[in-house]
Amino acid sequence: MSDNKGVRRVNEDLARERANCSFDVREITFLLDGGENNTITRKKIEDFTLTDELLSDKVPDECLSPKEKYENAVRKSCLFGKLVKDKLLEFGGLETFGPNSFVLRRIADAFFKEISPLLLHLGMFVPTILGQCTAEQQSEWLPRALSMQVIGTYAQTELGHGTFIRGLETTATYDPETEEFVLHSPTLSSFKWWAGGLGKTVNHCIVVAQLHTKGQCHGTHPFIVQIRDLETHQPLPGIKVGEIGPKLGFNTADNGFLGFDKYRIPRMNMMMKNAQILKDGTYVKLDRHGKMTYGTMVFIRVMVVNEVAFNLAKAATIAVRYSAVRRQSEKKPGEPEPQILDYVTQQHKLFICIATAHALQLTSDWLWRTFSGVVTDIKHGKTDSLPEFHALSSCLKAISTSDAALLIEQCRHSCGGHGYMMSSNLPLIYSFVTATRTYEGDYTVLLLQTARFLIKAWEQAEAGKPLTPTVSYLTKYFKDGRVPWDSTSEGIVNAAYGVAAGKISACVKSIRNRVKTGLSYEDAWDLTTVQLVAAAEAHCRAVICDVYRSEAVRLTEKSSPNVRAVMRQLTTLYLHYWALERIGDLLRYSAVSEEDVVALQQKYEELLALIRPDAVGLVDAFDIRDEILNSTLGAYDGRVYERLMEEALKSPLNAEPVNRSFHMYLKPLMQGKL
Ligand SMILES: CC/C=C\C/C=C\C/C=C\C/C=C\C/C=C\C/C=C/C(=O)SCCNC(=O)CCNC(=O)[C@H](O)C(C)(C)COP(=O)(O)OP(=O)(O)OC[C@H]1O[C@@H](n2cnc3c(N)ncnc32)[C@H](O)[C@@H]1OP(=O)(O)O
Ligand SMILES: Cc1cc2nc3c(=O)[nH]c(=O)nc-3n(C[C@H](O)[C@H](O)[C@H](O)COP(=O)(O)OP(=O)(O)OC[C@H]3O[C@@H](n4cnc5c(N)ncnc54)[C@H](O)[C@@H]3O)c2cc1C
Repeated sequence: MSDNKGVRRVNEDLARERANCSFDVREITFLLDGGENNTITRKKIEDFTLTDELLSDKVPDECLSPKEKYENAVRKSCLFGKLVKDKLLEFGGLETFGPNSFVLRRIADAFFKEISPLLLHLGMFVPTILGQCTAEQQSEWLPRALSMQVIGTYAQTELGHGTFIRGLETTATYDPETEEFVLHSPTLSSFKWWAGGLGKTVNHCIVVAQLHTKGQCHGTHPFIVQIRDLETHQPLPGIKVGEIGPKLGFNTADNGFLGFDKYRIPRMNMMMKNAQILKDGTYVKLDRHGKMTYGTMVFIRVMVVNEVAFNLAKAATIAVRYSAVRRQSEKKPGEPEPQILDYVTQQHKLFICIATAHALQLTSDWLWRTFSGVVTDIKHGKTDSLPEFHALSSCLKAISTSDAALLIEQCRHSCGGHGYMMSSNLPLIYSFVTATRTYEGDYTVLLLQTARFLIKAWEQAEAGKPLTPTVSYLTKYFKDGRVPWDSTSEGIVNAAYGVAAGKISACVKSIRNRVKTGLSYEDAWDLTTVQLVAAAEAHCRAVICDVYRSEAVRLTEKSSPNVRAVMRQLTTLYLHYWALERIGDLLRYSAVSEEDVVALQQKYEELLALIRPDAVGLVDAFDIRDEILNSTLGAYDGRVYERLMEEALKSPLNAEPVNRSFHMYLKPLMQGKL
C-alpha cells in the first residue's frame, strides 16, 4: 500500500515478509482510517499534495544553519498554506479542522521534518477563534485567518508561569474613555514565552491576560492582538517580540517571547463568547461553568492523543521494517545471521509499539466522538459533562504522550547505531513527541487534575450517589477486598479497574488519616500526590485497555477471520504486557496467584511468536508513505544501506575533499607551529 513509486528493487527479506503475511493489509488500513472511503480520500489528498516539486530539498534540513532551517520551513509552510487555502478545504470546508485535520497533519510531516511555523495558526489560533469568539467576531476574524491574511498563534504561557494559569501576570485593563484595553507586561516574568510562530512569523496572536475593569480583576481572558505591521512585518510600537532560542526539538517553530508596554487594542478584540465588557466597562460573565475559556486546551489535548498515536505508528514502521532488513549475530554456531526481528527481545521491544499505536488510535477516535458529544451539549447550554471530560482528556493526554515518547525511544534503541542518525528520523520523531508530555499541560499536573475528579467520584460512590460512565466501575469495586482474577481479556480489564479502585481507595484513606492528624486538607492532599498520580495513571490505563479491547472487537465484527485473529492477538498482547508491567499492583489488589503470573508470561511470549510473521504486514497497514516517514531505515523498499550512504554523501562536509580547518589548525598543530 505504501508509496513505492518507480520500479525499484525491494529488499528480499521485506519482500518475503510481505509474501508470508497472513492477512490482507488493506483491510487493517481501512479499519484504522475509519473505513475504505476515508482511505480513498486520504490517498487522493496525499497524491495531489505530495509532489516532488514541492518537497525536494537539495541539502538535508539537519545540515542547514538555524536561520536557513527556519527560512526553508517558512517557504514550505507558505506552499502548504496555499495548498490548504486553494484546494484542501474542498475536501470538507470547516470540517477540515475536525477529522480531516488528521490527514492535513499527516501530510504536513512530508513538508516539515520538524515543525511548521504555521502549526499554531491552524492548530490553535483558528480553533480559539471558533471556540472563544461570538458569531459576530467569528465573521470578522475567521475569513481573514483562513485565507492567511492574518497569521496568528496562542500566547498564554509566560516566563514565570505555564501550569498555573491563574498566576499569569500580563494585564488587560479596560479604558472606557477610549473603549480600549491596555495590555501591559509589568515584570520580566510576565513576558509571554513559548508561543509557536511568535518569534518571527505571525502578525497576530491570542494573548491570555488578567482582565481589569472598574478597579476589579476578573481573572484570565483571551484577546486577539495585532503585534506586527501587515505590510512591513515590523513589531508595532509598544510591542517587544523575539525568538526564544534553540531547543531539544521544535527548532523550526520559532517559539517566541512577547512583552507589552501599555499597548492599546479595541474593546471588541476581547474574545467575547464566554464573558463581555460593555462599553462603560461593566463585566458580564456568560460562562456558567467557569472554565470555558480553557476550551482550546481541552481541544488540543484531544488532538494530541491522535498526534502521538500517529507518531508512534511512524516509529514502529521504521523500526519493524529495519529489523526485517537488518541481520546481526548468530543464534547457533555456523548458522546464517538472523534478521534481528527474529530475536524475541526485539519482538518484545517492538510489538508493544504496534499494539500501543492501535490502542491509542482507537482510544483517540473514541475520545473524539465523546468530545463531539460534549461540544453538542455545550451548544445546548449543558455543561454537566465537562468535569468528567476534563478528567478524561487530561489523563489520556498525559498517559498517551508519556507512553508514546518512551516507546519511540525504544524504537530508536531497537535500531542500534543507525537509529541515532538524524536521517533515520527517529531522533526528530522523539524530540517532537517528548514535548507533547509537557505542552498543553504537564504530565503530573494533568494526572492530578484527573485525581481530583476520581476522589470526588469515590466520595459520591460512598454517599450512594450515581456516577458518570468512566468512573461507574467504582460502584462495583467499592467494597474492600481483592478483585477476582480471570486471565481472559475481559478479566484483565476488570482487574485493571480493580487496581484503579484500590489505589483511589488507598488515596482517600491516606488523605483522611492525614487530616485526622490535624493537617489541612490541602496539606494532606499534597502529601498524598505521589499516590494520587499513580491512581490517576491506573484509572487511565484501565480506560485505555477497556476502550481498546471493546473497540477492536466492534471494529472487526465484519472482518475476515485472519484480520480478526491478528487484531485479537495484538489486543491480548497489550493487555498481557500491562498486566506483567503492573504485576505488583495486581498482586496487591487482585487475587492473581503466582501460577497465574507464570501463565501470563508464557502467554505473552506465545503471542510474540504468533505476531512475528505478520509484523511487517501490520506496519505496512499503517500505510505511511515514504515522503511522510522521511527515514533512511524505514522506507517501503527497505534499501537501508543505499539510503544511508546517499544521505551521508549529501553532508556539506563531503562537498570538498579537504576542509579548510586542516590548513588553519590541524597542520600547524601537526607541525608544532600552532
Ligand atoms: C496542518 C495542521 C492542521 C491542523 C492541526 C490540528 C491539530 C494540531 C494537533 C496538535 C497540536 C500540535 C502541536 C502544537 C504544539 C504546541 C502547542 C502548545 C501550546 C500550549 O502549550 S498552550 C498552553 C497550555 N497550557 C496549559 O495547558 C496549562 C495547564 N494548566 C491548566 O490547564 C490549569 O491551570 C490547571 C492545571 C488545570 C489548573 O487550573 P486552575 O488553577 O484554574 O484550576 P483549579 O486547579 O483551581 O481547578 C478549578 C476547577 O476547574 C476544573 N478545571 C480546570 N481546567 C479545566 C478545564 N480545562 N475544563 C474543565 N474544568 C477544568 C478543575 O478540575 C477544578 O474542578 P473542581 O474544583 O475540582 O471541581
Ligand atoms: C515545545 C513547546 C511548545 C509550547 N508551545 C506553547 C504555545 O504555543 N503557547 C503557550 O502558551 N505555551 C506553549 N508552551 C508552554 C507549555 O504549555 C508549558 O511549558 C506547559 O504547560 C508546562 O508549564 P511550565 O513550563 O510552567 O512547567 P512548570 O509548571 O514550571 O513545571 C515544572 C515542574 O513542576 C511540576 N509542577 C508544577 N505545578 C505543579 C503542581 N501543581 N503539582 C505538582 N507538580 C507541579 C511539573 O510537574 C514539572 O515537573 C510550549 C511548551 C513547549 C515545551
